[in-house]
Amino acid sequence: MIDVMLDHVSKQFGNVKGVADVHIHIQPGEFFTFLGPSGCGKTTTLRMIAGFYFPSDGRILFGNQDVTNLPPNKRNAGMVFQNYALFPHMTVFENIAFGLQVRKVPKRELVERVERAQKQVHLEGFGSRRIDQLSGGQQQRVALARALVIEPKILLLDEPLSNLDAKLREETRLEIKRLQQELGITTIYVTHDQAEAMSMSDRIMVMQGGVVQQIGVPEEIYNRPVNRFVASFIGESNLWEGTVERIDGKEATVSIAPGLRLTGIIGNAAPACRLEVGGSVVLSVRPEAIREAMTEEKDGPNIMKGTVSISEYTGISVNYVASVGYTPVRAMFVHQGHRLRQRGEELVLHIPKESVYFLGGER
Ligand SMILES: Nc1ncnc2c1ncn2[C@@H]1O[C@H](COP(=O)(O)OP(=O)(O)OP(=O)(O)O)[C@@H](O)[C@H]1O
Repeated sequence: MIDVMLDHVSKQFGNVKGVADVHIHIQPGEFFTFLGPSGCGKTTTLRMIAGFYFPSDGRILFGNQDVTNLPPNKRNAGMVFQNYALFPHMTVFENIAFGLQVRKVPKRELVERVERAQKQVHLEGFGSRRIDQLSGGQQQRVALARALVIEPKILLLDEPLSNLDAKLREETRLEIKRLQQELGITTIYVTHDQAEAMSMSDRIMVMQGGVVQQIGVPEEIYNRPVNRFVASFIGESNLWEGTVERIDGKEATVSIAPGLRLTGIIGNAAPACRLEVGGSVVLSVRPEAIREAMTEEKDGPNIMKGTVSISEYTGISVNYVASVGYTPVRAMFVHQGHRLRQRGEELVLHIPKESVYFLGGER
């Protein structure tokens, strides 16, 4: 197991900024994910780790070894590409064996290693099949076996599930996680799918516009987003702009609209958020944190009367958009026994103080 260090790495493509000043230390055996929308710089960062791009600035280290200027075949990193990049006219066995042949591994050892890799990805008995005779999911597993057969120190995966349908994607997600844990291999995973990132990763790096926004464990990224971008990109969030009206001991009250104010705990503020009376701030509240008010608590702080404008029953939950004055509030209830409201009906909501999160007003 080996650690990977990106030491203030940047990549410039002519005038275009690919990524700027990425500084991360990925731990041995860690499952680390680069997450962000299209064009945010995640593939560029991965390609620099693989050796397909060289950084314009900064260093890349695998353990103590500086690999910044090494070509891909000298880095001992296995890579799975989004489109798998398999050789369609060759068999499964030949595809998996390719990296070993290049490395001139003796025949007997080669056969043993290819068979072991086939077993790891549950493709025993598929050795003589041609790639174009396989399903998308099976091709994905060949690509994974081909990366693993060289016994890499690091596994790099670039959106490996994006060509699979929803059900297969979920199965393969579990499969990759199982393999990674079994082999204990340091893994770097690129995706734009936040659910995938949340469920698989030890830590996530969220990127936008070539710049790292936040690095943290999934719970941290979800519950303590550092800015508006992270709060809206990961899961759903109500984001309201307001003005700090009062600061009272451990609590701050923010006015969002005439007659609509919310109180939250000051400790629930992003590091860059300065709370001062009269200052502007963005509040983030997750829909699932909002409750229906009890009949006896129809009035009081953080309790608001809304009128349902959208009501969706999904089987698992009931999702609402309710208008509180002119402010739309998204709420999600998963508990049994909730009486479904239709459009136009009244719904009294309670936003617990603990679930109000303060983000900097400037973002
Ligand atoms: N070879 C290149 N030449 C010029 N610009 C590039 C090149 N590769 C990437 N870029 C630019 O660098 C930025 C980051 O691109 P990158 O491919 O890393 O994004 P991404 O987050 O992986 O997006 P996607 O999910 O669409 O692959 C983009 O603005 C992109 O246009």
